[in-house]
Parts: sequence; C-alpha cells; structure tokens
Amino acid sequence: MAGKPKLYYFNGRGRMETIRWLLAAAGIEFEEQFFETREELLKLRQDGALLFQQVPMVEIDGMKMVQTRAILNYIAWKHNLYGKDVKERALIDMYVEATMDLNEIIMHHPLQPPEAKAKHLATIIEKATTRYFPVYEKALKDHGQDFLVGNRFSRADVQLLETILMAEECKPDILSKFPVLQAFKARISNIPTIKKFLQPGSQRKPPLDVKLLPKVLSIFNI
Ligand SMILES: N[C@@H](CCC(=O)N[C@@H](CS[C@H](CC=O)c1ccccc1)C(=O)NCC(=O)O)C(=O)O
Repeated sequence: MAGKPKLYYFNGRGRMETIRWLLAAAGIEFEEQFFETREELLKLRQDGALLFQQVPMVEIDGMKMVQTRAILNYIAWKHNLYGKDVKERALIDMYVEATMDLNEIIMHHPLQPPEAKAKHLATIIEKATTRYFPVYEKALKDHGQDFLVGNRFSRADVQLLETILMAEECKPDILSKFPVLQAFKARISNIPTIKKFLQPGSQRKPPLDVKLLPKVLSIFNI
C-alpha cells in the first residue's frame, strides 16, 4: 500500500490549496514539504522531481505528479468524487473550471501592486456576484438537491465551498443575495471530513500574509 501523499510547495495557499481541500474532503491524510527559499525549489528541479520545473508537485501512488488540474483529476477519480458517468463528469468539469477561474483571480489579489488593489477587489466581487454565484444558486435551486451534481457529493461541491470561503474573505457579505448558496455552504461545511479541515490546526492555509510576499516573489523569481 503506498504511503501518504506528499505535497511539495511553499507554506501558503497558491495553487496547492485546492489539492489540500480535495485530499482532506476525501479523508486522505497527507504530508507537506515546504520550501522557504528559491534554492530549495531549484534543488527539486535539479533532482528531476519537477517535470515542467514547476510546483505544485505531489508524490502519490509512486508518481511525482505535477500540473494542478491533473493532480485534482487523479484524486477526484480515485476517490469517487467525479460523478457516476461521463455526463456528470462533464457537468462537474464545467463547474470546477469556473471555480478555478474565480480562484485564479482571488489568489493573485495579494500579488497586486497597492495602487491596483481596490480595482482588483472590485473585479473579484463583480465577477463572483454576476458571473459565477448566480449559476450555482440557480443550479441548486432548480434541482432542489443537496449537491451540485447527481445528488451526490463530488469535487464540484468541495471546490465551490473553497471558492465561497475565499470570496467571503474578500467581502464577508458576498453571499447576501444568494440564500441557496448560504444553505449549501452550511451543509457542505458540516460534512465530517470538511468540518475537520475547517477546524483550527488543520493543514488548511490562511490567506497570504503580506509580510510573506517578498519571500514568495523571491522563491518564484517574480
Ligand atoms: N499549470 C501549472 C502552473 C504552475 C505554476 O505556475 N507554478 C508556479 C508556482 S505557483 C505561483 C507562483 C507565482 O506565479 C503562484 C503562487 C501564489 C499564487 C498564485 C500562483 C511555479 O512553479 N513558478 C515557477 C516557474 O514557473 O518557473 C499548474 O497548474 O500546476
């Protein structure tokens, strides 16, 4: 039996956070190898551990997986969080690709220069409340079920909850016009594996501390 998955990244959310969420939701314990300096990233490269010289990298089932979506797809498929057939998977893919689009904007917020922050935040709020959240609100309202797809817990529920919580960090009342999403958030947050991940002391990471920004920028040579 392979050991626990091992995640290689800096000690922050970035692109690795959704992977942490999905492993935790699936009840899979994982280890983390944080790097603090660019030299540590370069060493991983020199060791040939990074297929495209980038992280996230996850050692799982004898593989050194890279590319966030590939890693997420593998975990979801392996732990039956990807629907019951190809059509449910197609719907799940549409929903999660959209959550990742919104996540991408949100995760880059801390990297914005001070003079661009207000406008960038306004964009996050506008996209979340006019393009993305109305779709999920309607989907849940129309089929009247507990979960987004096939009335069964899937990665779509996990990734939407992660995105909702990140959006609320940007604007605490961002769900004020989405009562069905408010109920969805409470319901999915109460799933035991997710409830545990939301407890203090779990491997869930906080929003990027602005004091850590210079370190992240130097690690990735941005
Ligand atoms: N397609 C791939 C892309 C993976 C990817 O962009 N990895 C990056 C670190 S994460 C990034 C760092 C700043 O951009 C970040 C950090 C914080 C927030 C958002 C992004 C990397 O390794 N940069 C070194 C290099 O590209 O030489 C995947 O989905 O896995």
